[in-house]
Amino acid sequence: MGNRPNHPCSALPVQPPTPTGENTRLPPLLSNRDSMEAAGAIGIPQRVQALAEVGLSHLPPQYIQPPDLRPDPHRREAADQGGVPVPVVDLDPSVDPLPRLHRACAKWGAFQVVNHGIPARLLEEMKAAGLGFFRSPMETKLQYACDPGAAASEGYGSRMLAKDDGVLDWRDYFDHHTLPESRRNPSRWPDFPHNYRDVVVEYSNNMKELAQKLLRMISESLGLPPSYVEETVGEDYQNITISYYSPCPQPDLALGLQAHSDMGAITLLIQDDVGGLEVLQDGEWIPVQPLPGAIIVILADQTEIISNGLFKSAIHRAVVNAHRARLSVATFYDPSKTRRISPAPQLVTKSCPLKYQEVLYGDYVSSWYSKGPEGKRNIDGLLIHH
Ligand SMILES: O=C(O)CCC(=O)C(=O)O
Ligand SMILES: [Fe+2]
Repeated sequence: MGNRPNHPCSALPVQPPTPTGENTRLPPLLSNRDSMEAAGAIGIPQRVQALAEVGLSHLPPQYIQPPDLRPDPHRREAADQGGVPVPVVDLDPSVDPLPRLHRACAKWGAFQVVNHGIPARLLEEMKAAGLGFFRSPMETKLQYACDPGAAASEGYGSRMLAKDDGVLDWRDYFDHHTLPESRRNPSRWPDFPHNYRDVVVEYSNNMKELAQKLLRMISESLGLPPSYVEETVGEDYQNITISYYSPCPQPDLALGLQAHSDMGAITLLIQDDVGGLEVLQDGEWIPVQPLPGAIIVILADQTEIISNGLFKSAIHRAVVNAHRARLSVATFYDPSKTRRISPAPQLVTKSCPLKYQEVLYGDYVSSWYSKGPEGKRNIDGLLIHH
């Protein structure tokens, strides 16, 4: 969202710094069901996984969504009965992907790609590395806790926004700063499973290449020079966020991740076979069915701005379930905070007048974190009313 990059994380009670310099809170508080419920009652945010593992029968109140935002309890059946699925785009050049890609970007802002050229082995290794971390003991994970006070903090957390009054997501995450290389410091990442750091580096480099290939195709399908979007966005600020959605005692009352559009340029996401990602299309939440080996592409707000609204960023959210934990890995390709983003002049015409004001990306990020996502409220704030 999002992630979005750099979530302030849970405000855990302060403990003496660990050898890694992070603040952590260790069991016994986390191991006792009564104290978990008491903590919930007084509003101290927890790592969701710790809450889930004590076997609560009811969702703590701070995770209960207002009725109009709750998932539709009949959604699985509805999906099984058909409906229009999120498009799949085959990147095999012999089938000319551009027409399908154009339709998917204009109508959905989200699609799955196959024949993308990233080895299936690497996708599996990335998910396995993430799972290895989330399956490790809580006290080990907390050694990698992100800084609760900082808005751009790398590491293990649970809360996306610093605001105390919002409903919390039923999600934990590990955020990595991966590009430019000056932000990449693998010593801040787990070193277990044994290949964790190597896999994240290889994954980061591969996702950068794929994102650039897609941005070139997106530029071309808008009739712009192939390098247009990439050059407008500038150097890739990449974050990789592994999200872990624990089984939820009352999944129909909660969201794994609230509805949002991503703030940067483009997001590449992989998920396991559990399912839970949904995209809003014509007022309906459409599940993104797990497709083995596919990579989900989500256009983000800066691409919508550059395209003058011809392509849209997708509103998406994650729902949870009572039985199976779900893991996803989102790779965000964002502009640097000093870039100014505005619609491509070639796309501003009589029939398609200038739709968005220019924005300094750093200001966009600050506003996103101070106001929260709430669907597309941030990009909507830049709309020009003719
Ligand atoms: O876990 C997912 O499927 C969605 C993650 C996401 O949208 C985000 O991190 O911005
Ligand atoms: Fe997202």
